[in-house]
Amino acid sequence: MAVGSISKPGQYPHTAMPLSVQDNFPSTPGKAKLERNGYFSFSRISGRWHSSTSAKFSFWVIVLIFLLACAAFQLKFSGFHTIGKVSWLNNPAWEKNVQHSCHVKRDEGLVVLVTGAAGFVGSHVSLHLKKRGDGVLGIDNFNSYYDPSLKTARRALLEKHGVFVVEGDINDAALLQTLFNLVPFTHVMHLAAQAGVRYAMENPGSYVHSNVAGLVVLFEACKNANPQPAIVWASSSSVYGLNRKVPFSEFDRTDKPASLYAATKKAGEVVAHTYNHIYGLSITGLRFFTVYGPWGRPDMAYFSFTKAILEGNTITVYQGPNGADLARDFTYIDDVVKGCVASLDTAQKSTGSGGKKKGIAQLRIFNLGNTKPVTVPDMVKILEKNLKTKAHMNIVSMPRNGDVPFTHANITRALQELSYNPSTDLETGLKKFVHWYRSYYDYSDQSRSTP
Ligand SMILES: O=C(O)[C@H]1O[C@H](OP(=O)(O)OP(=O)(O)OC[C@H]2O[C@@H](n3ccc(=O)[nH]c3=O)[C@H](O)[C@@H]2O)[C@H](O)[C@@H](O)[C@H]1O
Repeated sequence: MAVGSISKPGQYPHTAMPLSVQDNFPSTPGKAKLERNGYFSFSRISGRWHSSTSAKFSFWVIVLIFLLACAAFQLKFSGFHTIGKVSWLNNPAWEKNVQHSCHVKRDEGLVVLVTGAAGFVGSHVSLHLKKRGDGVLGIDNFNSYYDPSLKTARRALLEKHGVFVVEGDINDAALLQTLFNLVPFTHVMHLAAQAGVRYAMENPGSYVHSNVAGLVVLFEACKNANPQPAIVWASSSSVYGLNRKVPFSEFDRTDKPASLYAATKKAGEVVAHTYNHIYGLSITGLRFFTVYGPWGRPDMAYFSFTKAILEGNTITVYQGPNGADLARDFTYIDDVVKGCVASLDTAQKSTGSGGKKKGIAQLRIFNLGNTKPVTVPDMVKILEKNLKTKAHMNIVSMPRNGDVPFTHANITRALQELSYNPSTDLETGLKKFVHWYRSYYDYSDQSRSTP
């Protein structure tokens, strides 16, 4: 299935909310003068008014304008919203889709709102939950950080399996409230975020908008909901920043983020503490370590390298100080999904109701890594083997763009509490990714056609 070309990071700039609104009205209202002797002067108009046909016509024009003004007023103050092309206020068909998607088909099944459901991890988790009989509703804003056609393709897959994805933003408090009024969610799997470490230098506002402001709007909705859901959300390995102690443990300090992305994820962890402390929300944060696999993110290195190698283009490989190779604890999507689902299954209930805390609630943080870091050049070698093509490499010193030299997860805690035990090595995982890539972009082993 060919679905158009993959974007480079930043090719689809995110349109963040403007910080100020331009005033388009004349700066000196009331300056327009009534022309007494002109064609449209009052006397001319009043003269015409006496003609009965014109009078009737004018009367109905005025009535029409009045009715339109009333309708506009009503819409403005009744909170009417339009998402994409679908209006969700008082839309019975839309409400039916929402409720049908949340239908539980197993005993003790969960009812989960998945944010970022058309994203990489969100689509995999949603499918897994739906397949085992949980009620699942997705929400995604389908932004253009990377090729949105991949997101719509993921949505099509989800809808084929009975998961409805609402097109909307987590910053839309009215939409979230409508969803919580319609459905008593037991859990929220919060995966909507502005991802990418290096793009934060191009569009810092989008990180604050999604990862901080959006998180707060979501927590507010959860805190006000009755029942309050338990929340599991995606933090990041990047919070370890310039940590030199390996492997990275949840007990290590995380106060030296190297990128704005990392800083907003760390801010999210701190905000989570506050909502747990004040309102009794049960919250579990998951620090993902460079998650990869089929249906992945085109902005990530393994994905963009695959595209470049197949097209015969040069890839840029960063190197650390003194020529040291960079390394990542690449973690396969199926392992991460298991960690997410185990977090949902072991989450205790939130203790608050009506926006008031009734007791101490669970607050957890887990590393979801693979514990076997691989250098970037070794990752490229695995791709070359699977693609049967040699990569053209340009090796450059790591620019000051928020990158960290290596990541390595200690997963003892996740193993103990979630039985999280990743089982896919990079060799196996990339083989599955390349297989998916070839089939999705219509690249047979022989074919060299451009996706
Ligand atoms: O674990 C996380 O929390 C994060 O993981 C991911 O970030 P990273 O680990 O930086 O992954 P990724 O971009 O694939 O770069 C991989 C390696 O390739 C190197 N790299 C990258 C690009 C390039 O052109 N050249 C290069 O050498 C690069 O220097 C790096 O060493 C997610 O994107 C992020 O959203 C977040 O979830």
